[in-house]
Amino acid sequence: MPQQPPCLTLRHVRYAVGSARSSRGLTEILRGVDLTARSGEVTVLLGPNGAGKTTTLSCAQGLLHPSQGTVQLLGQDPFRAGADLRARVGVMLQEGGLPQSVSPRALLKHVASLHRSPWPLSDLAQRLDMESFLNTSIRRLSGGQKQRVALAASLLGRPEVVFLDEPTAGLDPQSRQTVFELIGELREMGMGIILTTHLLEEAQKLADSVFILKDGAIVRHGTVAELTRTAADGPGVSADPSRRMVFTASRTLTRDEIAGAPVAIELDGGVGNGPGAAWMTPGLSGPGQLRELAAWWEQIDMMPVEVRMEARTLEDVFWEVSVS
Ligand SMILES: Nc1ncnc2c1ncn2[C@@H]1O[C@H](COP(=O)(O)OP(=O)(O)OP(=O)(O)O)[C@@H](O)[C@H]1O
Repeated sequence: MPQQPPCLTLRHVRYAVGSARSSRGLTEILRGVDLTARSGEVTVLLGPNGAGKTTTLSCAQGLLHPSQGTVQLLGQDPFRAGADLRARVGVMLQEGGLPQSVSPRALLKHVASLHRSPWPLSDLAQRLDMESFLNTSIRRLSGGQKQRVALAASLLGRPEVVFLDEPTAGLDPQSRQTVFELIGELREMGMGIILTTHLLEEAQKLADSVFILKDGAIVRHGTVAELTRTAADGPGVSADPSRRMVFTASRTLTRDEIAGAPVAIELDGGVGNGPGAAWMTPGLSGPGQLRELAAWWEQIDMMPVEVRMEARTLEDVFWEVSVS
């Protein structure tokens, strides 16, 4: 499939606050961010708290001017561009940014009036399951309802690019699914979608491309498949890092038994060594190792309660990056 054209590029973007002359000096928040997002794709920006995600998005949207580097949003410098570019870009405000005393209907009608060919409000309201609270004042809505109003407002103008900051934060599983489906449709329509989230499972499901930010720099990027594969560089990972096996022990394993395992095993998750503890192999070099593990269970006379194969997830990669 031919690659979609970029809708956003950041090249070596640095952003610093303070002054070299002040006693506190300059604080570099972004230290050379490179990022490309494409039309018709979902680009996910991940990173621990304070990594610089909001600052990156603010530079991308033209709210902040980078100290160094360049930003191109739909081919223009968003910091200098005028109203014509703004009309082609949607930004989802956090719920605090919504006017509290008006109803979603009044707000969305107003937003629609600012655009030449807005998305019909009734259609968007139906897709986001908002009809029951369209006339209630925003102040009275639940967090999840406000979240959907903010999402609708960002999409009403049928933008070519939309920035979604934690679009499913605070949503129940059903509403989250509705938002996932809508994001899928937006992608099909050719919109460029740039989103931040702390929900790694969500990122894994939605992302065409992932950028992981840490301390103001992109430390990993690629498709989910590429990221989970290239995580082979990580610590404690053997020949096939994309696969691991998890087994639930029926009893406590002794120190000698653990040391005698044919493949290195580690406790998986919060449960300590004991009956019902999940153990995992950080990596497997091939199916022969499964046979060796089965022989070891026979030797130590322990029948696992459950055995399963797991693919590496984005969450694994994220944790590796966060602790390195
Ligand atoms: N104007 C500013 N002056 C000083 N420090 C700032 C300023 N803006 C941001 N920072 C700092 O820069 C770092 C990155 O902030 P940013 O809000 O971009 O992170 P984030 O990845 O969005 O975090 P979170 O996930 O918590 O929202 C933080 O340590 C923040 O305190």
